[in-house]
Amino acid sequence: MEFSEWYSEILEKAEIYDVRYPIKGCGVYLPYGFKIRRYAFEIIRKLLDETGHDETLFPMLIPEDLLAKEGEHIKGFEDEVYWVTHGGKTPLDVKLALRPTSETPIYHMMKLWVKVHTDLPIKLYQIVNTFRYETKHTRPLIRLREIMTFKEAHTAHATKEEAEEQVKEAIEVYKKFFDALGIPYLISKRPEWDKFPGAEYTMAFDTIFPDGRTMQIGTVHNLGQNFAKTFEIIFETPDGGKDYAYQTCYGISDRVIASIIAIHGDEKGLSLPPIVAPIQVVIVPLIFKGKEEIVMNKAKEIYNLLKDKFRVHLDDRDIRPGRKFNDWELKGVPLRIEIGPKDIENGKITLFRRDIEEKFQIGDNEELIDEMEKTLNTINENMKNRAWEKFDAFIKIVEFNESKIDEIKNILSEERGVILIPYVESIYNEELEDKVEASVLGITEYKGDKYIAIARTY
Ligand SMILES: Nc1ncnc2c1ncn2[C@@H]1O[C@H](COS(=O)(=O)NC(=O)[C@@H](N)CS)[C@@H](O)[C@H]1O
Repeated sequence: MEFSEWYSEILEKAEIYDVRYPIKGCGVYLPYGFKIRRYAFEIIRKLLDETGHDETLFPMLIPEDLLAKEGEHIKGFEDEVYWVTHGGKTPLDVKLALRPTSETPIYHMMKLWVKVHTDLPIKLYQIVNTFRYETKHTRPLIRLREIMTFKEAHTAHATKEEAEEQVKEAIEVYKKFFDALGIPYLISKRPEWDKFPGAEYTMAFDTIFPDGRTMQIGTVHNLGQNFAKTFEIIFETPDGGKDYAYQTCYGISDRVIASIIAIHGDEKGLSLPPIVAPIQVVIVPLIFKGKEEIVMNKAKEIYNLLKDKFRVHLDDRDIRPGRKFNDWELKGVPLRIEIGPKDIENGKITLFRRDIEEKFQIGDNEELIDEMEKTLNTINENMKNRAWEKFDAFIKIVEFNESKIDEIKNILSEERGVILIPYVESIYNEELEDKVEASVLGITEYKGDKYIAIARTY
């Protein structure tokens, strides 16, 4: 099946997200999908909290004059902003924007908070909904008009060097985050012509979807003093002078959820890394005539043994085990425990690993908890390694010269994936995109060398 059809179908069949909301580019997280989102974003919260960030909340509405303050910034967003013009029947004297991102409201407040260098650094983040009137093809969780899970971090520092260090820290946080989710990535410095509006430069994380197209799943921007000068975030330096703050910001969105689904899924449906699986272990009792009692008792015993350590579900529906197996494989439950009378006699239980689709037996005794812990960690690791193998297979290094252009175009239109061209200053320009009929992701390090990365993107 073609990937985008698979993707749309799985969102519905695995009850993750409902696209039938009556506004284009807006959708509804169903409970199962919402849990995946919650476990995934708990990981990024922890990583940000551990690196000195504080979670906050800013208003969604931005007065027009505030949004328009930073010239580059508003130029980049003016075609995407939703406006609120009335309060009830009363026309508003100042139009209000629904935040497309929150540099302007946050930096307006930072001006009030920052006086001396000891007020810095400030490291804030919020996980909110933002709004962008996307004119390109909207897609559930991938290109939304209401971005429902927009984690935006914003920092202010007393020196340029500290802001540079912060960019590096943000990149490390994202690497840990995507590694925890088993999502492979290429990190590149976006070209001047494709950086975040108002930034000095943009570092981006791109993954590769099963159809070979790349997806920008996270970005880190060094804003220099551009916004600080516009918003007058000025502080007294240690020697009694004055300077503008040095800032960064970095964001991820619902695309993280889309990537978990797309990258780990297979023809049977979802396959979830245990770390974000709403149900990590499902217990399926194999009921045989006359043995119902002992099987259900054992199933309940195993459930009670595991329920405080894992997210476990006992499927006691009165339907055939095969139906249950299909249901839970579709929903990506990483581990299934089958309990039947024969196993009980031998003091065994049968486990089924969703990631490698293999069954194996272990003892149904006190080591069970350790065994489960080990198996779930093995599954997380295996899913990450397998995703990286697929990712690396999509990457091709091609020496660039005019005669190679057709070869590059063919690769990008057939297999797609990412083409890496050994970096040469003279070819690194916007015309390159027209030549190869694809996007320049930017400059990247791959296995120790410097390349220009090119790909068909979402
Ligand atoms: N329409 C959209 N739907 C879903 N995700 C999006 C959309 N637009 C951007 N994103 C995701 O949001 C991330 C951050 O957006 S951004 O424009 O690059 N950066 C910012 O807005 C900065 N303020 C950092 S928070 C992007 O890397 C991309 O992964």
